[in-house]
Amino acid sequence: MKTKGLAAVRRRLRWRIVPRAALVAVLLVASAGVVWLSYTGIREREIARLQANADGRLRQLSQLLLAPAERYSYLPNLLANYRILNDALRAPHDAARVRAANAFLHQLNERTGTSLLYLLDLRGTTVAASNWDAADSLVGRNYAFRPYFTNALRDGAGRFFAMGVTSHKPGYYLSYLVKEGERTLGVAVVKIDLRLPDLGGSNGEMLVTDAAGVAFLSSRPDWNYRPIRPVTPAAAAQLRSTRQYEGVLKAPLASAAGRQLAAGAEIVRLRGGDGVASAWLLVRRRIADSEWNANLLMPMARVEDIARVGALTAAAGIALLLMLGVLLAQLRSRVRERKRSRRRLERAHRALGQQNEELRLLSEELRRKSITDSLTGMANRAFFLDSAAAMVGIAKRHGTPLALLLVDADHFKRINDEYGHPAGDAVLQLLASVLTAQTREGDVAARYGGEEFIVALPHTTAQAASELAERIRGRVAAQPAPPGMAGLRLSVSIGVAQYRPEEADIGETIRRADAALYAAKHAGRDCVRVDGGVAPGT
Ligand SMILES: Nc1nc2c(ncn2[C@@H]2O[C@H](COP(=O)(O)OP(=O)(O)OP(=O)(O)O)[C@@H](O)[C@H]2O)c(=O)[nH]1
Repeated sequence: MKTKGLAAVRRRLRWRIVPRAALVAVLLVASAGVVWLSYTGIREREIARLQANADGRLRQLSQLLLAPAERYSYLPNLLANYRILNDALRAPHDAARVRAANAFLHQLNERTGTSLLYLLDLRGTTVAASNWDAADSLVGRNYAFRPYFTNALRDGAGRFFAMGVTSHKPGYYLSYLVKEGERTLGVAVVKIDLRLPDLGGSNGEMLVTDAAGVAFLSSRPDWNYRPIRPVTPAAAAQLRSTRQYEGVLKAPLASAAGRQLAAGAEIVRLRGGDGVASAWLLVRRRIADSEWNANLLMPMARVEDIARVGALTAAAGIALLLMLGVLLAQLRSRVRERKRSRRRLERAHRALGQQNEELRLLSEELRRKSITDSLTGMANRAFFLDSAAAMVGIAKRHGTPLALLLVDADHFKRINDEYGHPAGDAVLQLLASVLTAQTREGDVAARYGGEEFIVALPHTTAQAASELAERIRGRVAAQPAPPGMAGLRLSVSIGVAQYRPEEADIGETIRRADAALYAAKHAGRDCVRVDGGVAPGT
């Protein structure tokens, strides 16, 4: 018993609980996977969208940024061929010539709208400048350390972005070698103010960085002169030697390299003023013909928010699907349970129907037995009396005749004694078959008791009944001796009576039939006697 219970629990564990737990685990893992995939997918898509958008803005920035420099690119060449300027370079100690050159540069600077125009001799010292009369005049100052000077001497021309060592204003420097025939006189320099063009759009910060990665133009003033990442030692040395950001270079925006995404895009962590680091998407684009980069930094917080909302939507969708699944499963199991119950009910119904049928047959059998004589198979006395009572009712109501035959085997005791009780039974069965054969539908023939039979004949007069009685008597008498009873001559005596309307029930009629039977016995047996009270033929 105990082991059976344990086995059942084990089966239940194996077939119900374990697969369900595994299914739940698989669904949970799959759901988490889908949520994670939708989160990363939306994040990647949003980054790609931002990057595409940033690319357009950076292209625009790089076109607009150098436009002023391009506009003034003719100037150094022009200056290099100006006689007044050549004269000043040739004779830097001639005050009149230098004055003329200063005045010329001043006027030209005013007219062209450049920031500064100046001439450097071969040692890099300013001979004449457009701001010669200002407090921070460049005249007399040496700029041999600036790349625009060295590059012009080496290549004939130079370009350079830097903070003004004297003015402390950022600018774009264009330089050109001044020559007279084969003789080099000096270098003409144009400084142009650079400004970050307004491109509109509020998403992100624009930065222009130089070869060392230092931002020199930024949409956020506090990010100016800060490298995005720490500069390399070589770049730092270079910056020092050219005094490019003299006194203004600040700490890097990010303390480490970012996570590279696609070409020109990475995620960097910038530490804000409050010391809290946040992720930014950095998209970079090289500005044509320069070592500069145009950069766009966009906060990742919005991207993360969008991805989170997407992932939450996916999670909600999955939760809804799972709930639907659970509901459907419950519905299915309920439908299955209902079907099972219906089948059980149908089975019970069928069994009940079968039992009912058996009971019906049994009760029919009992009823049949209760009204049948077991030896002869004829109706018994009780059934006869019931039927005869009903016949009396009809005869009374309609005034129709009703006759009775009381049939008794002659010397039956002797048959029993001579041939045995079973032989007597066989004779009784023979008599029953004769009676049944001679009566018609509507008549009731029954074993009245012992060796006595009774027949009720509705719509029949005593006269007609006596004729039937005679026929029965004759048939019995004509029966050959049953097997094993050689020499036996069977006979019956019959008393006939007709019901009288004044009689309360059939009992009276039976008594009269019995009297007629007695008369028949008395007359020598094997004959028919009609109750004297009834005239033959009525
Ligand atoms: N074998 C057999 N005998 C029965 C049955 N019922 C009654 N008897 C016998 O029938 C006999 C009737 O005998 P009696 O009443 O003396 O009548 P009888 O011998 O036929 O004489 P009469 O009627 O005067 O001709 C009795 O011996 C009963 O035992 C039965 O079912 N089977």
